[in-house]
Amino acid sequence: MRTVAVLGGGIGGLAASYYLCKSPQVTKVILLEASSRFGGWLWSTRRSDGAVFEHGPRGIRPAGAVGSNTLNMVDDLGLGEEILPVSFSHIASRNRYLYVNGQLHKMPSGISGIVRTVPPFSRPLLLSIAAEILVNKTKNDDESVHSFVSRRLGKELADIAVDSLCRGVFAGDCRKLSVRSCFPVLYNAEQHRGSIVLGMLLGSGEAQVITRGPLAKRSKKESWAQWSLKRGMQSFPEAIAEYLQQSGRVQLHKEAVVKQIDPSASGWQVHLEDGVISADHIISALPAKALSSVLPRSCQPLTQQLQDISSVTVAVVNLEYDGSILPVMGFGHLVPSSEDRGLLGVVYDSVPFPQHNRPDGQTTRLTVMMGGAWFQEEFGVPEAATAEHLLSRATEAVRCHLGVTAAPRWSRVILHRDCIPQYYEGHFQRVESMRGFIKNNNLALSLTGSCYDGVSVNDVIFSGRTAVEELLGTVV
Ligand SMILES: Cc1cc2nc3c(=O)[nH]c(=O)nc-3n(C[C@H](O)[C@H](O)[C@H](O)COP(=O)(O)OP(=O)(O)OC[C@H]3O[C@@H](n4cnc5c(N)ncnc54)[C@H](O)[C@@H]3O)c2cc1C
Ligand SMILES: C=Cc1c2[nH]c(c1C)Cc1[nH]c(c(CCC(=O)O)c1C)Cc1[nH]c(c(C)c1CCC(=O)O)Cc1[nH]c(c(C)c1C=C)C2
Repeated sequence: MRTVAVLGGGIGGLAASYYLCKSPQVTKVILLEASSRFGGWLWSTRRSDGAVFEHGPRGIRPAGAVGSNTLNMVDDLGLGEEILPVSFSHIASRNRYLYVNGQLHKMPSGISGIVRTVPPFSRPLLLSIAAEILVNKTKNDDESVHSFVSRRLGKELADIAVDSLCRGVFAGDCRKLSVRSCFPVLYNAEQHRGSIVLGMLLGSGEAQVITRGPLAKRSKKESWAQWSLKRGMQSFPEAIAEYLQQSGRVQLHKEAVVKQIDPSASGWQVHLEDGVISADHIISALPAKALSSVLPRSCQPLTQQLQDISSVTVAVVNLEYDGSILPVMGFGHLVPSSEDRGLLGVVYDSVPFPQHNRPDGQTTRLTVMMGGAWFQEEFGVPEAATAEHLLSRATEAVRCHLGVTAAPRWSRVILHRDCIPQYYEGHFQRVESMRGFIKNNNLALSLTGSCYDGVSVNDVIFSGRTAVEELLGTVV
């Protein structure tokens, strides 16, 4: 393999370039990013007074093989000293809230949360859990998350808890999202053990094995629930870009919009605004719709299927208040769609990461997330949504949900257009079929990024690694 072009410089494209760069089989890597910054949704504002605000992900989970894989990379990049861990015993890990019937309710946790009736639920969770073991397994090869949980654990849990969870991870509608693709652990538990509960107790399906490096071992020993970085999440893509630059084997191009890709005798011609690049292989880490718009006509079935993967728009409003204004301490609260369709949830950023507050004086940082699958019906077309309107919806929610009447001392409103892909029912078949088309037509093309194999930062990095390993036929 001589030259590999990686399209898209979000965390997916950076991760794929990082793994390519580790292999002696690859002579040259060309990373092409349309915007003026690498990192995609990993985006932080670092204010001159030292405060840090996240516009995208704010915490990464160290759990599982994908979590260890990311920490191994963080270690290798020399970012270990920058880590801000949050342990499972921290109040931000123990307390998460739901805003239901105009009130905040702590999500049930621990034994007492399971055996007692905990509002907003009308009966002890233990009853649903015990009955779940006896529910028959479905013969369907996929179903919506709502249908799966209603069937196995009851409609109330699906309507409140799972509805909120899907808004807090996918900004999506659990009545449309696929259980098989969004929560493979739940799907596999039913398939292999006949029950979620038994799957959790006995394990289900073969787990990927990743050797834990020193940082991943530390995360286990210190029982981390999530982590961030001292100068914000954006330090992560910045460190990868720096590593790639230093390697001398990767050409990094910002403001390089891929316009068209055409097959050539030896691979591909990649057309940019101001020139053409030749590559033996392309790893696409572009959003699915962006890739569909640059593919040649000969790839029509693939183009169509890529277009069918939709994404939702989320308005992210960062707020900073004077003083310690929260009535409760925790990670944040989620709002089920039955309560308020447009308002997804509020993260209490100062609780897990007080290190990101401005160093002088007591302040509270919050992030309000709005829209998602309900963006259009609540706010109209994204072009028409004004920052003033979004800010006022966000501060109104903070007033109503948290009793904070003061105006924020600082705010920033950002509209993330099409930022989270939605894995609707049948997503797994679509992805299989797209990869089948690529294989059957001998296309020198790999698909990676958040549109296919998971939306979390860990999943996207792991997908970049898998794409490289499959291309090279070796473990990297
Ligand atoms: C608000 C929000 C909160 C989140 N919170 C979390 C969290 O707490 N934990 C977690 O694990 N995950 C979280 N995520 C998910 C995670 O951040 C994303 O799934 C992940 O960053 C996606 O990475 P990517 O590289 O696949 O895509 P992107 O970041 O979208 O990267 C794609 C890149 O391609 C570029 N591009 C597009 N078109 C072209 C073109 N024609 N030519 C060249 N380049 C092009 C874009 O500019 C972009 O940089 C969150 C996401 C959002 C939006
Ligand atoms: C309210 C909207 C959103 C909030 N975060 C996200 C959205 C759309 C995006 C997001 N959050 C998480 C992930 C990664 C999932 C993973 O597998 O690691 C993504 C893409 C993490 C997460 N956040 C919440 C939960 C339950 C999870 C799943 C993993 C975990 O248990 O830690 C809860 C939550 N998210 C938001 C709020 C306000 C909130 C409240 C409790 C914001």
